Amino acid sequence: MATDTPSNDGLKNGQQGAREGLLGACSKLVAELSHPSETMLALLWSQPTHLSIIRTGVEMKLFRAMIDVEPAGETPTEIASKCEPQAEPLLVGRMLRHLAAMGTVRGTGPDTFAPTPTSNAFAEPAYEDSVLFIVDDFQPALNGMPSYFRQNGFKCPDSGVDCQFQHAFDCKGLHLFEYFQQRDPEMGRRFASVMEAWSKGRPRWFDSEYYPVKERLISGADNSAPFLVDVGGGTGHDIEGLKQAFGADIPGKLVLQDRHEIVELAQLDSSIEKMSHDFLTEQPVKGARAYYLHSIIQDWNDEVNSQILRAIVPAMKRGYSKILINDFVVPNQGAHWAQTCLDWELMASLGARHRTEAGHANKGTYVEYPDRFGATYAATLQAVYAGIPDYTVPTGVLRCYSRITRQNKELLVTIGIIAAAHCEGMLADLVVDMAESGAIDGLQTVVNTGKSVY
Ligand SMILES: C[S@@+](CC[C@H](N)C(=O)[O-])C[C@H]1O[C@@H](n2cnc3c(N)ncnc32)[C@H](O)[C@@H]1O
Repeated sequence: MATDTPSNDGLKNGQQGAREGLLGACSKLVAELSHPSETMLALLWSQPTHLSIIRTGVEMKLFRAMIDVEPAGETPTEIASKCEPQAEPLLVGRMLRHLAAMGTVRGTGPDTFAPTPTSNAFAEPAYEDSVLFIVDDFQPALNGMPSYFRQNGFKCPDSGVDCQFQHAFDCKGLHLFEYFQQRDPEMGRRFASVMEAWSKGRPRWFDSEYYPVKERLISGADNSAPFLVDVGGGTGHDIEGLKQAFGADIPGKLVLQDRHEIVELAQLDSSIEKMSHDFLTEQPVKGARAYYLHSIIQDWNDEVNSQILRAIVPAMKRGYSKILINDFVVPNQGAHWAQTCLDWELMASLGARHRTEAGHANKGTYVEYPDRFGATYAATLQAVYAGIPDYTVPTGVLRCYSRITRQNKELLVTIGIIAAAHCEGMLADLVVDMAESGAIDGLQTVVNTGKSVY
């Protein structure tokens, strides 16, 4: 039976997206079945207490203490004796009972508990750091929302130096990334860990269904040129993953760039070059096959993003180098919670936002004042002014008599189609589809050389 509902078969066969589809269906089912008061209690009681226990558990190494517990489970007394510092068994028992109720550990019998893949993950440094960052360093910015908005007239911040983070930490004028360096390097280190933990369990950018690295980058690459520069690549989980996935097939040098204090923390395969670089200044690695920016454009407003991208342009080799931007584009309807909550977090920490499909269209905004073409606005230059792709499609020939040359003439008739910024591929596909489906009367796919086009 053909159906759009995610099925178990896809999950068994490892079909991409099947697991996520089933998870989404389960969440909808829970939302549908829950009484509003149950939803409220989950939101206000079970989840905050769950997080509070996880935060405390990280502090006393509870999850590390559980790693070697056999599937049959151990008592709170046994587990408490392995915590650091050792904890009261009564306390550990109360924590484990709520963790079991929330599915983070497993209750295996009366007062016995065993670990799960989730509790084992919370014993890993990247997860521990993530919990510490979110609860200790980020939660204050969320808590300060009401007073921030009261002071700022319920408008979205559009600056990374005057948003909820600065409001909560009383540091107006100091960007989050500067704050890490100048006031709290440990917070910066934890943030880099969050980025690493976030990449786990998600499709990686170099998976063939995500981005065809072989076809688009390796094929045609020059062995003597740098292959890929991970611009603002954090501590390098993306570039390290690329190296592991393609090994010796990578034809040139790999370079990880970030702020000095972040690059210093990266522990990478020795073949990957680490380089401190401020991406607001000219890109020093020239002629690379690709300049990769993951979760960078989302962090800044359009003005700074223009500066980041312009700084790469002089390094690019015409017809060879590519800029790869890996960011969410939030659908205008039915966005996933992972996108919508991150959008809120981007606002709170960086005064930034996730671009929606509509936002990417840059409707009615010109990236630059069009003085290069004179002050007069010309409709035919719309695409150039707005920095958006356009395509001119021949649709037919108009035969007429010229009273000036006194000859019969054939004039080519065309239509111009423009699309939203960054939609070059979509526009090219659209034109091909239109040609193949006969959507536009007279659209020709083959033109002649010589005096007449058809
Ligand atoms: C959201 S993180 C993304 C990290 C990594 N690309 C990833 O996806 O995990 C943004 C990164 O930009 C870096 N960054 C911020 N300002 C920078 C600057 N001026 N020059 C270079 N890197 C910068 C931060 O240190 C941080 O690692």
